[in-house]
Amino acid sequence: MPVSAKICGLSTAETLDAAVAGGASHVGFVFFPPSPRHVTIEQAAALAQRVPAHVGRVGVFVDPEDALLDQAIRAGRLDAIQLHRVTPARAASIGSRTRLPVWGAVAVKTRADLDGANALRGAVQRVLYDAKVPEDAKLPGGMGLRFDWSLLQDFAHPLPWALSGGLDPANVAEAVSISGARLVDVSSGVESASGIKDAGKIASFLKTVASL
Ligand SMILES: O=C(O)c1ccccc1N[C@@H]1O[C@H](COP(=O)(O)O)[C@@H](O)[C@H]1O
Repeated sequence: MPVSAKICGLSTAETLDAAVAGGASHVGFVFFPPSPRHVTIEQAAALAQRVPAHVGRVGVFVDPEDALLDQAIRAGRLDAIQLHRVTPARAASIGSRTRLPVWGAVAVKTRADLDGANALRGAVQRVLYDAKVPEDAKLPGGMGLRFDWSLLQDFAHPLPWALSGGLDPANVAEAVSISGARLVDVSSGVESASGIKDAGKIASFLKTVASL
């Protein structure tokens, strides 16, 4: 089965176009002001227009309020909502209210953390395994941190899932081989500086993924 890729944290037309041209299955827009990848509602509206119908638009949120979700969904023409730092009940409520598929991030450092995926059964449509960040970190993701991919090997995944956290063009093949992921998600690993996406790195990442 082929491997698909989501390029997350896009905020310019040039790098969005690189993701689409390289064959990304999904693109991600971050609606979280502390992030260096944050997009305004206006930016999201302009970027969304460039995305062809076969590419999914995913909005990334951290414990969002309904008003932000509604604005972002409309402007960004979102196809899915990626949630960080929400309870399963809140994730389910967002999914019911917006009628969009919800991706729930699960922060992983140890095997026990995978229980977070079981807790999301019935609440979200996809689990996104990401690396656990330090308690005092400003962001719950987008930090370039990875976890032990072998933790996923014998796990009975309760839901469709994707792998993220510290992926880049040089390690994505190994990450897929070890974890068995069929959807990978990258942000800082295709940047030249924090929050600055690099079209060449995006192309390189997607070329490798297409070869798997
Ligand atoms: O990228 C961000 O700034 C961000 C902000 C808030 C929540 C999630 C965010 N990014 C997500 O984090 C993972 C991993 O990123 P990285 O590849 O390790 O840099 C990625 O899935 C993004 O969707």
